[in-house]
Amino acid sequence: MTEFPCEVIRNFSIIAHIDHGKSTLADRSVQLLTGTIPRKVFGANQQVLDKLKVERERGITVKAQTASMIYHSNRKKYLLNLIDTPGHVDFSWEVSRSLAACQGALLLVDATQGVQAQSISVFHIAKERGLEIIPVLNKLDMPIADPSRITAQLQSMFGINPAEVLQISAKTGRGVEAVLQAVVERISPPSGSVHEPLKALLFDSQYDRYRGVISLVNIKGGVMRKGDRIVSCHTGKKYDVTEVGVMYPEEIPVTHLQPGQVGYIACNMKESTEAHVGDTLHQVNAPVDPMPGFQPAKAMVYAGVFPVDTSDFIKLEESIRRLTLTDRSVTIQRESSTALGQGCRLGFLGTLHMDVFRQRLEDEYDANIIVTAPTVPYKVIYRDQTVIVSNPTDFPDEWGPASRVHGVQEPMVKASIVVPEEYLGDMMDLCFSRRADNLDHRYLDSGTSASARVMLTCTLPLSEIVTDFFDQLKSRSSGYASFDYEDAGYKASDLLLGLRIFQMTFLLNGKPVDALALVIHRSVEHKIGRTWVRKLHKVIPRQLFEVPIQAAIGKRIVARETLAAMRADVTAGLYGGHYERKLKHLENQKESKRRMKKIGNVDLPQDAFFDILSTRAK
Ligand SMILES: Nc1nc2c(ncn2[C@@H]2O[C@H](COP(=O)(O)OP(=O)(O)OP(=O)(O)O)[C@@H](O)[C@H]2O)c(=O)[nH]1
Repeated sequence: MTEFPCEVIRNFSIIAHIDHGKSTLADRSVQLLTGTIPRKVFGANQQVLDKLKVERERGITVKAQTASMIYHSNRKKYLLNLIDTPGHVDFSWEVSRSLAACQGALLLVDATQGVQAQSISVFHIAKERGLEIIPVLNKLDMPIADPSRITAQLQSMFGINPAEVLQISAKTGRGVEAVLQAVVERISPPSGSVHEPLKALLFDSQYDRYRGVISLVNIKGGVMRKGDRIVSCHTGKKYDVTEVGVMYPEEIPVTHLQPGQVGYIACNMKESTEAHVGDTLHQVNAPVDPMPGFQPAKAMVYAGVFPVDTSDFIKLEESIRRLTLTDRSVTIQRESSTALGQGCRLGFLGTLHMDVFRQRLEDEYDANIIVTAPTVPYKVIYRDQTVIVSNPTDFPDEWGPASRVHGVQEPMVKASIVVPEEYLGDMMDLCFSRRADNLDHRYLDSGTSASARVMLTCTLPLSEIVTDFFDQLKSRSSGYASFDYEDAGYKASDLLLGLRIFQMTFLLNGKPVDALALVIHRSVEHKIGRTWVRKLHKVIPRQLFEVPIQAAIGKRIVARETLAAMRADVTAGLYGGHYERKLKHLENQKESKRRMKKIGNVDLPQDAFFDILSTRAK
């Protein structure tokens, strides 16, 4: 397994828009052609590389996985290291990280859909890294596949030579052999020699309950052996390598890893923070220059995560730390709320990322949690300093000429939307309703056909896309639009007209509920205020007294509903003879009382928080 000189190693990745078939192609290559995994072990429809429960349930890849395969060609034995990457825009950080271990990439495009927003962004990431790109059209088994039109798109968008485009069906296996052959022929082998000092790139890590941190490494030079004593360039800490192995695609221990190889190591790293992604590892007494590493992931969306049972905080915090080891892009900070107790404020790359993290905490760590509404990081400029505010409760509630606040800047993104021409008008309306600027468009197909696709670009405030933008985009385009965005820095809110971004608080019986605070743009204050006040009115149980529910900006009340008083007699309406039912009702009431949160003097059941916060995220 380990006797592979560099020239027979190929490190490659599959990059594509979401759902274009990366995982299916990866599995097909692993299962059918190389015999790496006996088919009978896995169900016919189960994807081998999508290992997480959340991935199997949602049919998406959120975590890049690695698989090594042996491929025979021209009487030679090749070692192909395939790194499967996620397709959704929220996980593009995983994509660029995986590509650092590769020399080539398969650009997979669904031949029934053509080039989509994410195909464009991943193509550019791979191109910038100087990777050899092999264009592959997938889903050729479907009658609506249109390979000649999509090949023309690839040519006009990326300057790809049509003769180089491969056509396959990952589902049936047709053409997959030719893809592996192209990997061997077109992608160059990694460089590096066994005679150089050890230089290994740590590009991913995960946590194992028994062995501690397991790091995925790409050997750039030298040899990594079990028993080696290594040093981390980032921390200077020393470790003994207790195990080295390859992902085949399950872990298989080997005696050593050679230049070009991708594999895992265990070295008694106990803390998640020790495995620094992008770190360079070398032998003790044989220092090397550290590699440039990776751009740190930039959190775009923040939310508070609180345990339902406040006494579970320590356990929750530990679970979060463990999980961030397999998802290094999440940032963590402690936070406390009067309504929800002690919790953590986490930073995510997007709302899908946030949702997936929540589900993983629930699935893999059995956590029972409440997640507050997503917020983007604002820059608040005071006379003397600038502060990034990622929690609505920290947003200044003072404004006006005498205020210390000099200005507020909000994060912007450059958005690209690919859509059939007939939906262009709807997409423009949607973008304008979300404060779009610099709107532009271009045709992806040469000549205008009935199904011509258009790429629309514009700048949008990030806060406008973290709520229901994606749902709106899909529903207004009958599901045809695809969307991608990249960071476009900060932009000042309109100062001539006064500050336009505010903190909105919700008051129950005159008391603010900190966990429900929002930062909003002035143009939507009435709409949002009214919507959420109505929602709160619906979910808060009536109390023994009248409760005003208000949305406020500073001291100004923007919306109000009043919850009428009620005498809580849960047994009313149950007539004599129903003794058992009566008892059950009283017991239920006792149970739900136990789970009540007291906000001011208003009892709020946990479920009400769940209801409000889950609907708000949509
Ligand atoms: N008909 C047909 N369907 C395919 C083919 N390849 C993939 N699919 C289907 O397309 C859907 C998406 O495939 P995946 O392999 O999960 O796509 P992916 O690109 O890995 O998606 P993400 O991991 O979410 O980025 C699944 O329902 C597959 O069964 C193909 O060649 N033909």
